[in-house]
Formats: sequence, structure tokens, C-alpha cells
Amino acid sequence: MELIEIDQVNKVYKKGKKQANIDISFSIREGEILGLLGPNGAGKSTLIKQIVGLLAPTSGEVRYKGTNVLKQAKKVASEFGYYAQEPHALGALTAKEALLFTGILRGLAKKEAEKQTMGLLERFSMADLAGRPLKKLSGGQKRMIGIGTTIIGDSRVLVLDEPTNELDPLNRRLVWDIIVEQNRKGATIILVTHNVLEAERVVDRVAFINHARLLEIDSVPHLKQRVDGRLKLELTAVEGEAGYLMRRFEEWGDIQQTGENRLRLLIDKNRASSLLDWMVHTSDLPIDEYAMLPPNLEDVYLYIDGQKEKFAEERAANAIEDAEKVGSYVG
Ligand SMILES: Nc1ncnc2c1ncn2[C@@H]1O[C@H](COP(=O)(O)OP(=O)(O)OP(=O)(O)O)[C@@H](O)[C@H]1O
Repeated sequence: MELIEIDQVNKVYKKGKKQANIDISFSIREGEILGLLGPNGAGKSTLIKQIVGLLAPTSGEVRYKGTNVLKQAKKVASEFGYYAQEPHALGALTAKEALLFTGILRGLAKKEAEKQTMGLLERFSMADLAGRPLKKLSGGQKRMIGIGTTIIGDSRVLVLDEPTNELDPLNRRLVWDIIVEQNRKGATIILVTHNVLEAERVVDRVAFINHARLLEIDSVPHLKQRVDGRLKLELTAVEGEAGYLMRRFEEWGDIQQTGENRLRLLIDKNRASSLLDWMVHTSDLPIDEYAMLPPNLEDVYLYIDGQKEKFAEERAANAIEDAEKVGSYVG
């Protein structure tokens, strides 16, 4: 069943006159974990804020169980747990109070709220910090309490904006475990993350967002099929030589620059041994390091994004060509 429907959502921020979401439509199924992935500034947080009803779309609407979220703010507030990127606003409360009060606000009896609060503090190894005000906790500790306030009371829907950001590896793992656990208990989960490799193991479906638009939405295995039959070559170029190296590798497959000196090439499996042979016998390639690996979800994203951009460039080039043709007929 479709629990949440995002229907032709457009968002233009008045201040920046920036169109942060363009014609976004998709549905979120009851019981799934959906990952929203995309680069900085793509429009993910904007979309999430509209899903929880904190921001009104410029046009289009978000429906929860068939009704516009903006028309049922109370229901959404009691059934959704929202973890925002911005730090907690309740700085004066203690860690325990923040959890306890949120639990009670979500409808838990005081005793149950206390039980869950103490359980979470123990689980986060923060029982000794229960009485400390949030503003006196470390960044990571504050974030863990934020995660706690999002899940306490077993919300039906969890909307998590970068839940593992700024956490150490142990807490990151704990948060992923909690996400899976809450989902097994019946929560539908929408999460934004840049931790694609960690997300890959947890999410059922992925929505790729870039340049304010939805690029693709599909299950992880289906998305990975897009790069079936390919291998990934990761290259570290000698300082300052990435551009030159890119040109040398262009003919072998889809190549992209992923860092100052880092390149990634997706190559047909059948051509991989010829490529390695060519690399071994070509002495003037400015390469520091390389590795051949199977592609992961991040590579799928870069591949899809690259294809779309190529397509857009081709369309633009064709349009110019057509305009020139028309011009020459007219002229
Ligand atoms: N309140 C605002 N007023 C004006 N422009 C905004 C506002 N919030 C976001 N934007 C702009 O809208 C675009 C999308 O921002 P958004 O925060 O949704 O991206 P994001 O995908 O969540 O990015 P990140 O991964 O960096 O968190 C950006 O260009 C951003 O600068």
C-alpha cells in the first residue's frame, strides 16, 4: 500500500529565487526503508521538510494515507518521528528530559516513557549523562539523543535527515541497527544519507535526486543491474595530472573525476583485461595507484547522473543544430 504520496511537488524558495524541487512525484510504501541519495544542494532536505509538513510546496502536495499532510498537522506530528540536520532546539533540557518529554508527547504513559528513556540512555552508553543539559553534550552525544527523541514511542513513520552524520563508527553502526530494528517493528522509514555504502545494506529502495529533480527510483538490486557486466577502475593521478589522465582513458568507458586527483572508470567486463594490458604496456601514464573493483551503489548513482547529463548535453547540442538549420533555411 502507498503510505505517502509525493505528487508533482515544486518548491521555490522566495529568498534565493531558487527552485529546490522540480516536479517530484513518487510514493513511499508502507513498511519500506527508502533512501534519498544525491549530492549537496540537490534538494533532499527541502523534500523531506515537505514530507513532514514543515514546509509548504509552492505547488503540488504530499499526502499521508490519502490526505494532504498540511491538513492533518496533529496526526502527522504524533505519527511521524523527524530527525533534522540542524541540531536540537531543546538545549536547556537534560538528555533524560528531552527523551522523556518527547515520549510523553507521543502518547506514552509516564512509566513506559521512563522505561524507554532509560533503555535508550543505556543503549547509547549515556546513562551517566542523563542529567546533563543537551547544550553541554558533545556534538555526537547530542545527535544520539536526537536519534532517541525521533524513535521514542515507536513512531509509525521515521523521516531521518542524515542520521549517521558526525557519528563515530560505533554509533554509526548502532544507528543503522536501530533503523533496521524500528523497521522490523513496523515503521516506514525515509532517510537521507551520504553514507551510500552503509545505506546499501539497509534500504529497500533508493530515490536519486539531483539538480532539484528525481532522477530515478528503484530497488537496490534493480539499480545495480544498470551496471551489470561492468567493472570499476579507481585511479589516483599524479598531482595535477587528473585532466590529462581522464583524456587518456576516455575511450575505454565512462570516466568521471571523483576527487582532486581521483578518477573512476566504468568499463565493460570483456574489455577489462585489454585495459590492464594496455596500462601495463603504456609507460607514460601519470598514475600513482589503481584498483579494479565491482561497482557499488555510489557508482550506479554516478553512472545514472552521467548518462542523464550526457543526454541533456546531446539534447542541447541537437537543439542548437536544429536552430542553426532553421536559421539557414530562413536566411
Ligand atoms: N531556506 C532557504 N532559502 C533559500 N534557499 C534555500 C533554503 N534552503 C535551501 N535552499 C537552497 O535550495 C537548494 C536545495 O537545498 P537542500 O537543503 O534541500 O539540499 P540537500 O540535497 O538537502 O543538500 P545537502 O546534502 O547539502 O544537505 C540549495 O541550492 C539550497 O541552497
